[in-house]
Parts: sequence; C-alpha cells; structure tokens
Amino acid sequence: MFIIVEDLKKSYSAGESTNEVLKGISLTLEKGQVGAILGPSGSGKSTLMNIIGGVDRADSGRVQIDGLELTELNDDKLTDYRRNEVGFIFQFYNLVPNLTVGENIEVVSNIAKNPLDVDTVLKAVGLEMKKRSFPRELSGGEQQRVAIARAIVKNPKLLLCDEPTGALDYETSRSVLALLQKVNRDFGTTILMITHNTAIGDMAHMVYKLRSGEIAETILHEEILAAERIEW
Ligand SMILES: Nc1ncnc2c1ncn2[C@@H]1O[C@H](COP(=O)(O)OP(=O)(O)OP(=O)(O)O)[C@@H](O)[C@H]1O
Repeated sequence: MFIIVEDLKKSYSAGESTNEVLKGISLTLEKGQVGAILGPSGSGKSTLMNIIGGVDRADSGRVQIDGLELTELNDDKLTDYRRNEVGFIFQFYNLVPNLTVGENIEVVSNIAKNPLDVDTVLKAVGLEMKKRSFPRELSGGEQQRVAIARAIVKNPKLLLCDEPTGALDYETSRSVLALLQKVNRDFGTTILMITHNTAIGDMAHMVYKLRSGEIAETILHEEILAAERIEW
C-alpha cells in the first residue's frame, strides 16, 4: 500500500477551547491510483492533506508513504520528504510573476533530486509554445497547467492537489482534470486530490468522504471515468 493513514488525530487549541479537527482518520491508497477527499468546508480536508504532505504534524496516529513512516521523521527528514517526494498544486497557482513559464519550472527542477526534463514536462502539459511567456500573459487554465508542470518536474512520488479546479470555469476545469489523469497514467504518479465537487470523485479510484474530522464513507471505484466525461 502506498499511503497508509491510521487513526490520525489533530486538534488546535485557542485559549481554553480545543478544536478537534481530525478525530481518528484511517485510509489507504495504492501506488499509481487517484484518491479524492470530499467534504464540506471545515471538515479537515486541508489539515489531513498537510499532514500527508509533511507540511504539518499530527498529534497521534500514523502516516506511512511508500514505506516511509512520516510520523517518526525528525524535522530535517520531513523537509527532505516534502521537497523531494511530494508535488503540490493549489487552487491559486502560486507562480512567481516576474519569472517566465520556463523559469518558474526551472527554479524547482534546479533544486530537485531527480528532476524530469523541463521541455518534456512543458510538452506534457501542452505549453511548449509558452515557455517564454509570463504568468500574467496566460489564462487561468494555462497558469494551472504551469503549476502542474512545476509540481511534476521534480518527479514526485505523490501529487497533492488542493481544489485544483476551484478557480476555473467548467470547460477549463475538465481539461485540467484530464491533464491530471494523464499525469497519473503517463508518469504513474499517485494523486491525492481535495475537492468540494462530488462529480470529480468519479475519476478517482478511491473516494474518502470527510465529515467533521471523520471519514463518513469510503468508496472504491472498480472503474473510473475519463475526466472529459465528468459532468456537473
Ligand atoms: N493553523 C490552524 N490553527 C487553528 N485552527 C485551524 C488551523 N488550520 C485549520 N484550522 C481549523 O481546522 C478546521 C478544519 O480546517 P481545514 O482547512 O482542514 O478544513 P477544510 O475541509 O480543508 O475546509 P475548506 O474546504 O474550507 O478549505 C477549521 O475549523 C479550521 O478553522
């Protein structure tokens, strides 16, 4: 199993009160699969993903990624894991505005341990013609494609996407989802995605429904839908 999360708990305290955000989450995902975390605002999706991505730590429980016990790593080793093994994609693309598309990707590939070739990645996301453009010269969908290129150029084992289509219109969302599906297929990258949109769950092998810090339901899809066929 590629991802094993076991009885994960996390609370935030503010003064006297404690907010129990994750109340014992358990889930698994196989290598090369797509998982989708669904749930309403405040249910703990980002908190869970931040712990899986090594950005944050749990209070108790266990996270194992490809045999690596995250919960046992010291801070330096956790940083190595986050830097070398995980690609992040967010709702807002977080590109560096005064760098070109190519440079935005190069800043990541330059410090990566096993980077992919920048031009190969640009081609994979269909933006080889935009290498010298600046982010402001691109549409939202194109900027998200650059963000995907930047995330995959370091050849991560795991791609974490937090509402990757949250800022995009319907058609653009579907093309970005299709690209993520292609990355999953062509590079074998395991993908874990947060979404509000239940329809997106149809392109995931595993769907985890979160409610108030608990997994209310886990759905296993024997067959997944091509992103182009998802409707909402
Ligand atoms: N650093 C923090 N300090 C205190 N409370 C936090 C912190 N991060 C998250 N929370 C709280 O944890 C709860 C879950 O937040 P989280 O961001 O994980 O939810 P979410 O499901 O991702 O929501 P959304 O869909 O709105 O992004 C919320 O009540 C939030 O206020």
